[in-house]
Amino acid sequence: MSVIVAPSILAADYLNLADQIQLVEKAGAKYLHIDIMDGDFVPSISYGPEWVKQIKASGSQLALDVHLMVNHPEKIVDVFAKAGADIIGVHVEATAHIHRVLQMIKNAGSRAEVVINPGTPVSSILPILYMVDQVLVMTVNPGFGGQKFLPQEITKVAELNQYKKDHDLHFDIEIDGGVNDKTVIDAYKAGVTVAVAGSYVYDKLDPAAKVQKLIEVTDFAVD
Ligand SMILES: O=C(CO)[C@H](O)[C@H](O)COP(=O)(O)O
Repeated sequence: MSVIVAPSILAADYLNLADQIQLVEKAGAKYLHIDIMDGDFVPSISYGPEWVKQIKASGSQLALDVHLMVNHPEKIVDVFAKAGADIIGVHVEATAHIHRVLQMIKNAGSRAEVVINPGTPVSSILPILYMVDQVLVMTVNPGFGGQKFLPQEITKVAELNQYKKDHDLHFDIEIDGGVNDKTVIDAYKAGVTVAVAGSYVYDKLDPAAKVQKLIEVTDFAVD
């Protein structure tokens, strides 16, 4: 068993995106993480649904893991589902209607993910955990790649993992931010099943080797 690797294209070379995606897919990644930033919920602005549509049409078999860092996600989840997002993540901090928006994602045929920022406790999402396919625990404050992993967030992973066991739930637990071959190990031991990695994978040296390394270190991570 090993972690599912989700390279984040935020750190990729956009002028060679097709190659960059193929490289990580061949190396064993199963998801491709696509960060949508609105310049409001987070300071940065990234890309929109057309990117998801074109990546989907490129023939890649990677599950498109779309992380909406936007306010009022209920206004746009249908557009991203139509564009081909397999998983859609919405921040609990970004909407007053988290139950409704998760339901909208499921109705549109995508997998529903709830995301929590470092300042948000697990208790804030307990009422909707029964309906999610994945929980994303941010291990940095969202908005920028290349930040330092916050190890305190691992306790949230352990808390979610225990909740899954106690309530016979089967959602995946994902982390995002500052993930590398060192930081992923304790998180994996605590119950992480999916690891997003941007700058660690796409540092321009060898993305395929980085994906393989994340798989390898978690495969050997035993208590
Ligand atoms: O959500 C994000 C930042 O808000 C990203 O997924 C980001 O790409 C993670 O980058 P890195 O692995 O370099 O920390």
